[in-house]
Amino acid sequence: MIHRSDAQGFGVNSTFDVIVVGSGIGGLVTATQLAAKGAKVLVLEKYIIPGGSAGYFQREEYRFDVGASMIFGFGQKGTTNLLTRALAAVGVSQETIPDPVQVHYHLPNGLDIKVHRDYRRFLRHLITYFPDEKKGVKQFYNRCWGVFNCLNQIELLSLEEPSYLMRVFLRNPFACFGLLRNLPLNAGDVARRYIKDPLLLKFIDMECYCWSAVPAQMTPMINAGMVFSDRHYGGVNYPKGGVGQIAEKLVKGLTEIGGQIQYNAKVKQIITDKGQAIGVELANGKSYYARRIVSNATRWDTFEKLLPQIELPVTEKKWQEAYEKSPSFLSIHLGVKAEVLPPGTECHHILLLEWDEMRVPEGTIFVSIPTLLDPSLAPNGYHIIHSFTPDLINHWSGLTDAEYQEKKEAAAWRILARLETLFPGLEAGLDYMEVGTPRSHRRFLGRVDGTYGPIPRKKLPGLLKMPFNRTVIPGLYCVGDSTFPGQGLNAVAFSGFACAHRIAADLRLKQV
Ligand SMILES: NC(=O)c1ccc[n+]([C@@H]2O[C@H](COP(=O)([O-])OP(=O)(O)OC[C@H]3O[C@@H](n4cnc5c(N)ncnc54)[C@H](O)[C@@H]3O)[C@@H](O)[C@H]2O)c1
Ligand SMILES: CC(C)=CCC/C(C)=C/C=C/C(C)=C/C=C/C(C)=C/C=C/C=C(C)/C=C/C=C(C)/C=C/C=C(\C)CCC=C(C)C
Repeated sequence: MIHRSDAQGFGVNSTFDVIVVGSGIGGLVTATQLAAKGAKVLVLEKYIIPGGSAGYFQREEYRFDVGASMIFGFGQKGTTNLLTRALAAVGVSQETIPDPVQVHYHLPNGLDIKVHRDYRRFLRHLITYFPDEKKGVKQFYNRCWGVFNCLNQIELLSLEEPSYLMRVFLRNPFACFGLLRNLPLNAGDVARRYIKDPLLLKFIDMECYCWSAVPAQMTPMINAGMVFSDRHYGGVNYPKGGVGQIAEKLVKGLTEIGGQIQYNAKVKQIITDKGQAIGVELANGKSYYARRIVSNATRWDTFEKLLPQIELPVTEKKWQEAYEKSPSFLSIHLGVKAEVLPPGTECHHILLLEWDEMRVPEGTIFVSIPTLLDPSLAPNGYHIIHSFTPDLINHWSGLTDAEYQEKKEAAAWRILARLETLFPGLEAGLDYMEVGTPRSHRRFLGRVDGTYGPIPRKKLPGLLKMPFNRTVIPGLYCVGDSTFPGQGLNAVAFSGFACAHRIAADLRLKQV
């Protein structure tokens, strides 16, 4: 059943306007935005619940977030509060709990720094470590505010849609110039204009690395501007009931306005006809057709696995020359007695012993303790600790089951020993432990090698090389962290808004 003949050339007689492969936040924002614009949408998710990296899992009385619990995008003002906006677009909302400190760093050279929600308090605290760099610190972080203020006053939609670009430029020419100026820049180069102290520059590397997976000189300035300012503006806010609530609420909103979602629906192949994407075939043999197909799988999975009939397009080869897969993570999810956490413990921590180990497996240790904000995720008297560290799939390949289990156990105890320095008595207070490896991330999230997402192979001009949502295959779009502007829930939500906007224009939907 193949039909092609609408204004744009694709399947008018298809059952759906749009099929979205994957229900990560990128996929769900695309789906809800399109459904809100009147499109007939089907989301196909291979797992049993929505959310992808922003999903959850329940063990005994603990509800664990799959990924980190540091959520941006829930502010109440401006235009960059994209999670709040995405939910509101389909008539739902999410209660959140403000996090007073974005992250507590425990770094080499005795740097024990808290990033307070209050901007001035954070700067004062940082400057006590670097009094000679007072001016440079202010100049750098104020420069980040410059980027954020430009973004936070414009409508955030598809940069592939000329009439939007024209509109936004006419309404906010200064903001557009500000963004254009920063698009090719990296945070580390900007920091070096204002800051000379090598230790402070290492700190800024860690400020970037802990969310971008690369040091500052490889982190786009636009993204740094977003993260380093929004944490003090909209703030970091934890969704009550767990991170999984965001996806659950988006699905509720989607289905209430007529969109559909199927779980256990693994897409095996994107069906093409004369080079155009026209539908999908599931692993169970069923096929569905639509006028447009959106892939929320990574670009590597989309082009190398879901399109076996098509040779890797030149544009994708070029993208792969510019970007590589970031490592995956080794995650340990713990249930611990409450007394293990000293009074005043913050929700998020970064631990590092040696600067040159920042990027190596078991170098940087990330910690989230969401029950400090929402105690309902654990039984009374207990907390959840989720700790993770970068790791590579090939460290976990070619093992027998017994070797795999043994290696997991050994790695978990090494991380516990590191955590014990922060939380003395942790091992004695353990109630539950579950260990996930890069293999778990690959299996449950359907992400090649369990990767956290694309990172530049070498220094690139900021965000300029990151692709938008359209692909060279007519009818096929990508959304999520392998599209502009990259990793992060608020970032993939932007990608979803942009993708839906571009498709709505292509399908000539009324409410573009
Ligand atoms: N700030 C935080 O603490 C935090 C927490 C969690 C996640 N995140 C961010 O979320 C981002 C990921 O979001 P995303 O939208 O790009 O994607 P995602 O990887 O989260 O979701 C992709 C979804 O597609 C599904 N899928 C993959 N292949 C499929 C197939 N063939 N058929 C059907 N379904 C398939 C997966 O099961 C998954 O649900 C990451 O960049 C991460 O930074 C951030
Ligand atoms: C008119 C003309 C011509 C032109 C103009 C231009 C323009 C308009 C431009 C525009 C642009 C734009 C719109 C852009 C946008 C952007 C965005 C939205 C961005 C965003 C971003 C975000 C981000 C990056 C975020 C991120 C976050 C993250 C990643 C997080 C993570 C976290 C974690 C991992 C955690 C960890 C830690 C611990 C645990 C401790």
